[in-house]
Amino acid sequence: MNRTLPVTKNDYIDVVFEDLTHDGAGVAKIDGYPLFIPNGLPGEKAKVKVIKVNKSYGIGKLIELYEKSPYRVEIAKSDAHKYGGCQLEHISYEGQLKYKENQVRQVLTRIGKLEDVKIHPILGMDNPWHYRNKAQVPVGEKDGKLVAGFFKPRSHEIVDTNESLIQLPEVNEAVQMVKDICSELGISAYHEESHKGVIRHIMARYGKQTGELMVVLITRTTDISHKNKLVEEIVARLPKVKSIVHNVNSKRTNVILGEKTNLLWGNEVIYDYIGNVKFAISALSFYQVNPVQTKVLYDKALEYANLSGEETVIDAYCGIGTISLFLAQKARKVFGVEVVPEAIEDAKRNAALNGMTNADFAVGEAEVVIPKWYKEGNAADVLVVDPPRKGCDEALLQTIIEMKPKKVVYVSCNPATLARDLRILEDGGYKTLEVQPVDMFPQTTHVECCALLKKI
Ligand SMILES: C[S@@+](CC[C@H](N)C(=O)[O-])C[C@H]1O[C@@H](n2cnc3c(N)ncnc32)[C@H](O)[C@@H]1O
Repeated sequence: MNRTLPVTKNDYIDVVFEDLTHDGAGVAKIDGYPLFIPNGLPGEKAKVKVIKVNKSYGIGKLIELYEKSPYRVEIAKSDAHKYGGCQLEHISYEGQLKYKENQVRQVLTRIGKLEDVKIHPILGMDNPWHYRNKAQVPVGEKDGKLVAGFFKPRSHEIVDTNESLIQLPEVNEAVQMVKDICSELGISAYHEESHKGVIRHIMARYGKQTGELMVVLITRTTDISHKNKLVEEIVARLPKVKSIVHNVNSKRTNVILGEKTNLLWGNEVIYDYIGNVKFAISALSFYQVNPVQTKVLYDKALEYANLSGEETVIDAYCGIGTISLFLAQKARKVFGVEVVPEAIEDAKRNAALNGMTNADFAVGEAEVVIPKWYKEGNAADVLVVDPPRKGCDEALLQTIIEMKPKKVVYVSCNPATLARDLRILEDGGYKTLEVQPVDMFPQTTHVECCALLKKI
C-alpha cells in the first residue's frame, strides 16, 4: 500500500521527543510516523530538519532546542566526545540509569510478553567514568604521523583520541604510548583501501586488581620493522606491561583479530581478580570490560543460583571460566562450555590457579556440547547461560527445556534477545521470577541483565 508520508525531506518541523532509540537517538512521532533525531531527549521540545525519509521511519537533525530535559548535561564539543562511543554522555547518570531500566521493562513486555516479572532497580556505578579495562583502537595516519582513536561515523577517517572518557587511564596511556613509539620508529599504519601498511590496531588490556598490562599489536604483515626496538621501548616506557603479543591479520576485513598470534615478550597471560578468585587472561579470550560491575553481576548470578553445595551446574558460554569458578565455590560440580579454545585453556589454568578441582571445561558450541551431554545421561540442577549479543541458540534452549534444570540463571548483554529467549523458556515450562539490570557500560546505550527462572 502506498501511504502518503506526513513529512518530506528538508521540512523544518516542531516536535516533542517521546523516547530514545537503542542507539540513543531521540524519537519523535508525526501522526504515528517515527523520526529519529540524534541528540534529542524524551520530553524535550525542538525544531528539527528532516534529512532522510524512508517508508517506515525518517531521520532528522536537531536545529533548535525550545525546552530542555532536566537530565541533559553539557559536554565538551571535542571530537573525542563526538566519536568516542559514549552515546549517552549528554544525559546525566541518573537519567541514563532511568532510560536503561525503562528499556529493559519495555523490551521484556513488548518482545518477551512478560507482564508480571519483578524487575529490580538497575545497579549503577558510584563513578561512571574511566571504567573500561580494555581498548582495541584502529590506527591511521595524518600529516605524516600515526593517529589512534575512533572512526568518524560513515567514514574511514580516524580521529586521534588522547583520552577516552570511559577507559581506565592505564589503558588510554598504553594505547597512546604504543602509537607514539610506532610513529617514532617509522612503522606505517594500515590503509584499508590500498590494503597496504603495517599496523592495524593497538589493543591494551589491564588487570585492575593486579596492575598488570597486556599490549597486543595487530598488523597486516607477519614482520614488523624494528621489532626488537619496539618491544624494548614498550617495556621501558610502560612499566606495568607484563605481556606483549603480536596478532597478524592479513585479510581485507573489518574483523579486528587475525588467525596468527605469537608472544613477543613476557607472559602469555596477565592476571586479575574478581572478588577473591584469580584469573589468567590471554589475548584472544573474552573478559568482562568493567571490573567493578562484573563483581556486582557475578554476585547476583551466584545469589540467584542459591547453591547448597550439592548441585551439578552447567555454565554455558563460560569464557575463561569466570562465572564457573564463582559458582564452583558453592557447587558440587561445575561444567563450563565455550567455543574459543584459548579461553578454555585459560579456564583450566584458572581452576588450577585457585585450587578448584570441581570444575571441568569443554571446548565447543554450547548448542552442540550440552545436547550431547544430555543424550549421554548428564543433566544439571542449575544451568547458567551468558551468551553473546545474539542470545542463545534455539537448540540449546530446547535442550534446557528437555533437561529441566530446577533453575536457569540467564546473564545477558542484550535485553532484546534476552526477552526472546525468556519467552521460549516460559513456553517450555519455566517462569521468570526476577530480572536484575546492571549498568556494566555507563555513557553507552548497552545494558546487562541477570534473570532467574524456575522450573514450574
Ligand atoms: C558474553 S561472553 C561471556 C563469557 C563469560 N561468561 C564471562 O562472563 O566472562 C560470551 C562467550 O560466549 C562465547 N561463545 C560465543 N558463541 C558460543 C557458542 N555457540 N557456544 C559456546 N560459547 C560461545 C564467546 O567466545 C564468549 O566467550
